[in-house]
Amino acid sequence: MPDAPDTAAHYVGIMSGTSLDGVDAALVSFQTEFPRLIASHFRPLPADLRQNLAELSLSADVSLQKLGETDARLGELLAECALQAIAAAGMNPDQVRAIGSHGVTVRHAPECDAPFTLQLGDANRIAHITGLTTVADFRRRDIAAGGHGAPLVPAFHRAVFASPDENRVVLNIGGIANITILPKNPSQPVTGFDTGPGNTLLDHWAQRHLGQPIDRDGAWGASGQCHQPLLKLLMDETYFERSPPKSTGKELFSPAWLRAKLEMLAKPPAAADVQATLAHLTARTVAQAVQRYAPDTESVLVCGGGVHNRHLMALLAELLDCPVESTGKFALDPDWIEAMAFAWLARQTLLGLPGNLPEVTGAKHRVVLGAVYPGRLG
Ligand SMILES: Nc1ncnc2c1ncn2[C@@H]1O[C@H](COP(=O)(O)OP(=O)(O)OP(=O)(O)O)[C@@H](O)[C@H]1O
Ligand SMILES: CC(=O)N[C@H]1[C@@H]2OC[C@@H](O2)[C@@H](O)[C@@H]1O[C@H](C)C(=O)O
Repeated sequence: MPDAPDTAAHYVGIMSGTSLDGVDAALVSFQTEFPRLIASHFRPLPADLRQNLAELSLSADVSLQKLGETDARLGELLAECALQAIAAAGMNPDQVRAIGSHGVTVRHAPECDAPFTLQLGDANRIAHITGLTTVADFRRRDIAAGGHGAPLVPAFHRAVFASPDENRVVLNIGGIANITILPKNPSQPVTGFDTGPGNTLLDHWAQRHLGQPIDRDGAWGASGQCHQPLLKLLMDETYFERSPPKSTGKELFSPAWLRAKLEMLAKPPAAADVQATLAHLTARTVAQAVQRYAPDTESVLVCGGGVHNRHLMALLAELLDCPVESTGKFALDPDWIEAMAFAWLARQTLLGLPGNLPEVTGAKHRVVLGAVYPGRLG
């Protein structure tokens, strides 16, 4: 008879990122030193919820009623996704220690007068519906400690990808792209930051011109030509020149930002050429960040949905003079790394261990992240 699952070792991580494509829920085992993905569940966001989240993320004029209702509805959806991931593993909730839920970022303002970041997805509901202790609101403790509250996944990248044999960079291409720099010399700090847009502008342009949420495999972008004057205008953004620690979001790299750049051109490029140029923008800004801050990199491991964009991956391989490969190489599916990271972060919290890396976020010191919502008693 197989051993019963070790309840203390199983966590669910839930991520719903800036792309607003859907919810990723991963059931992760920490029974061995290397975390293992046991089962997963992906649920596309229902169109009306997605629309509300998009509006809340981009609009300056936000309805509190809409904010509250969206938080509640999203919390219910996140709870269902956690239960589905547990069922997909053939397990019961009482065999799971806890849930780590990131929520959806609707505002990220780590550098205003009173810095803040806001993720929706009511964790009270997740804890109530699943009966499981839920850790959420991971970013604000790091901000309270003087950091950006992002990126947080580098600590997990360090735990699973750092190697004494190779200087590695882990590149996550989500809506926004971020890198984690993992030196082979353990006395050197692990650093990392958001490089700028990942897929967000590519998705926006595909939706607008193809009526499709993504440019599948990057085929449309690959059919266009990079428009050099537009690329120059897009690269002319102070964020790319700033030194880390730094983090960004759709507040800056928005459709309005792209529109303003396009309006600076005397003649608009063909839509496919804009798509090609946006892919070059993502690839160039990533390559520039690696060359500036990790010139000794021997290998780039890619995760996040952008790994499926073949055009983007080909551009990265051209610009970086080392192998550029999916994290799948290490049996860690690139589509589930972020959700696994929030399972890992929840575990850190419940073990009373820090989750942030001050060298990454700029916090004054390491802190235990998150708020804990107790599960069912008894
Ligand atoms: N087959 C594909 N071809 C091209 N792009 C793809 C493909 N599959 C996924 N993507 C891209 O990946 C995106 C989803 O990636 P992911 O789930 O990593 O983003 P996220 O978690 O929302 O972002 P973030 O890391 O910024 O929070 C899609 O919006 C799309 O742009
Ligand atoms: C504020 C916020 O939600 N930031 C996200 C976003 O998506 C990618 C990048 O920008 C990263 O900084 C972060 O997500 C990952 C999970 C992180 O914190 O590492």
